[in-house]
Amino acid sequence: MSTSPETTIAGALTPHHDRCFVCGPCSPAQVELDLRCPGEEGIVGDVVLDARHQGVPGIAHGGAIAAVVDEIAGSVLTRLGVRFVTASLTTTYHAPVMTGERLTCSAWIESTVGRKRTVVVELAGAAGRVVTGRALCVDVPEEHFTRLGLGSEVTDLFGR
Ligand SMILES: CCCCCCCCCCCCCC(=O)SCCNC(=O)CCNC(=O)[C@H](O)C(C)(C)COP(=O)(O)OP(=O)(O)OC[C@H]1O[C@@H](n2cnc3c(N)ncnc32)[C@H](O)[C@@H]1OP(=O)(O)O
Repeated sequence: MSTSPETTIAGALTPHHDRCFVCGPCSPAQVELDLRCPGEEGIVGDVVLDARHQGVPGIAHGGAIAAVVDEIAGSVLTRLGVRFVTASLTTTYHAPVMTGERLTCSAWIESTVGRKRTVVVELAGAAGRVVTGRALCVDVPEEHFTRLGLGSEVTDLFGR
């Protein structure tokens, strides 16, 4: 399999599986996400939230934005083959995100301490930064999922 960034993104980052409610094509709320890997670490891309994701009419729901932040942060780690879960997520809303507005995103690992990685996600519109998110992600063993009765449908997602 080719390891070029475009192939990596198309094959693994968006979507990571068909039924993911944020990125999956089977999701009625699928968010338009186009993520690219510019280098060894971190990702950049475009995001559009639409009328399915609004809270106040015309403005994207903060919870939907937080889900997108979680998705992008997770994509940074799954791309590197890190098996993790999100332990904590903070989202700072600097300005409203309008539905239909095309945002650019960039995300990178800010710090790694033991099993904990903090991933920063920035979203910007034409007028500048609109959201900064921080996901605290904790590395977990395969048993984290297998003890829940989950198998390769989950464990195979990491490192693809
Ligand atoms: C699921 C992913 C799918 C991926 C597919 C592709 C995805 C792409 C995108 C989708 C993305 C979707 C992603 C999703 O939606 S993941 C789904 C949502 N998240 C979860 O289900 C996680 C639920 N929580 C847990 O399972 C446990 O609590 C974990 C595993 C997190 C820790 O329990 P564990 O017993 O294993 O470890 P520990 O308690 O010794 O903690 C270890 C260290 O971490 C620190 N700590 C812990 N919690 C917090 C906290 N809240 N704030 C600050 N710190 C915290 C803690 O102090 C300690 O630090 P230190 O003492 O070592 O310094």
